[in-house]
Amino acid sequence: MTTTRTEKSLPLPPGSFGLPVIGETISFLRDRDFAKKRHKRYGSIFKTHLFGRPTVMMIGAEANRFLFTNENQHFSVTWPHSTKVLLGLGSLAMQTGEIHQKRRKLLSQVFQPRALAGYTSTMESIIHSYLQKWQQMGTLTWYPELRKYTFDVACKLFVGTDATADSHFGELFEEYCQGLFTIPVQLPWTKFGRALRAREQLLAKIEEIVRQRQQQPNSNEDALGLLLQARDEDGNSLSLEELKDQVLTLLFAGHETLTSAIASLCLLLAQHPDILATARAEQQQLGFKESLTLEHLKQMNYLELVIKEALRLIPPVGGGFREVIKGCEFNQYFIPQGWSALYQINRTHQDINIYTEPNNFEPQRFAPQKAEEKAKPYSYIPFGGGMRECLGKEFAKLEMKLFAANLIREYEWELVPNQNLDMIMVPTPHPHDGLQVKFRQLISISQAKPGN
Ligand code: HEM
Repeated sequence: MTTTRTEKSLPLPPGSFGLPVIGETISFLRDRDFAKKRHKRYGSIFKTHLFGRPTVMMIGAEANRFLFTNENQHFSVTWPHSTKVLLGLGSLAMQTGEIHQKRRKLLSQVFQPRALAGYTSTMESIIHSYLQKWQQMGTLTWYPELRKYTFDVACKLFVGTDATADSHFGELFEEYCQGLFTIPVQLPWTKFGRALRAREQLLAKIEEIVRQRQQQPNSNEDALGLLLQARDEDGNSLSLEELKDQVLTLLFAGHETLTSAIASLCLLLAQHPDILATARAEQQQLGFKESLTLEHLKQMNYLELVIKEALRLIPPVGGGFREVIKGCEFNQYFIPQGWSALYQINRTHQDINIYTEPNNFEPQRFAPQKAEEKAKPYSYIPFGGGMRECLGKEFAKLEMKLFAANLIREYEWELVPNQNLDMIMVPTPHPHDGLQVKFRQLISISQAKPGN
């Protein structure tokens, strides 16, 4: 496929490239309404200049469809330079073409239904220990605690280690995540410089874990066990360098986005007591106790809608970058080869042509009789779409549901007054003051327990 003369004669999308070199990168990183303002001004496709490249932002279900179905024809994955360097060339999120397909197939073993079923009891016991800890704390800043919880789960299930035994590991990850979307100035005091140093230390720790595991008998109990045994279609195992990048990606992707998703869910439930009450009534009606299975979780229909709506209203990932590998036409505009393209999850989920009153938290919009997201394909994309759709989607949904079911069944929480709940959007949305709550066991439950 080549770019035709007619395509080249089409106009470029409207918009501004901003300042020389840095373009509009600073506003993109700092202004949470960056896309909204330009969407209003220029429409659903516009040009800008981000992370050193001319970029076209494409908004809406139709644009998502165009981008996801033209993967590897017009578009190929790319990330800002800071993200590329910090993820590493061996990360699935960076790989393209045949190698991407092979590695995706290999890594997807970690997220097969049978593997997921095996994760639930470990997840649940970590959930219980945190719920009890927070009850004892009484008043807490929840976001950093939720981060510790999701990181514990990721470490246990992906590499078989106990994160609580090494708090430095978690701190390094925090430093690492802070540098992912930054201007890549490598100095000891810049976010990028510090993140790069954290990456080196994280890789050294991962190598230590891998070498220890290589001395032990094979195990299928966690992702690392599967990766160490895995052979691709040509019978090759992963090189140590690639293995380290892949494990780093799983640990990062497996907790950063989930922390944001769970924190948003807890915030929205605290702000909507009627919805929390309905979700709690469902739990009471189902009457399940400990050791929830995938079958139990499937029956929690209302909770499913609540989680789906939280991921629509505050999607942890705002969008995804692609490189235009072959110029093309979209909506009567020419998109030149060499530009970046950015699809928009946030703006798609706010589209008034798809969602009625999109700013409202309204789980029933996804009930089968309404199913607003079904009006057009690619209207609901918290996990992206097409051949690069999130690999951990089912794992993420499982962890969110298991956590929420245990939380709302036995505990209650209220927001501490006078805190700043404005969202910081980078690297993933989280409340400015870290979500301060008063946390306690539900009165009916504590009264039912002997000795209370
Ligand atoms: C609520 C939680 C999560 C959300 C919202 C989320 C969202 C996304 C999105 C939007 C993409 C596509 C990016 C693109 O189009 O370039 C993606 C890719 C990916 N996600 Fe997730 N994710 C979540 C949790 C997880 C978890 C738990 C894992 C597992 C460890 C994971 C692993 C990955 C990987 C490896 C990719 C790259 C896939 C590829 O390029 O083929 N994610 N995620």
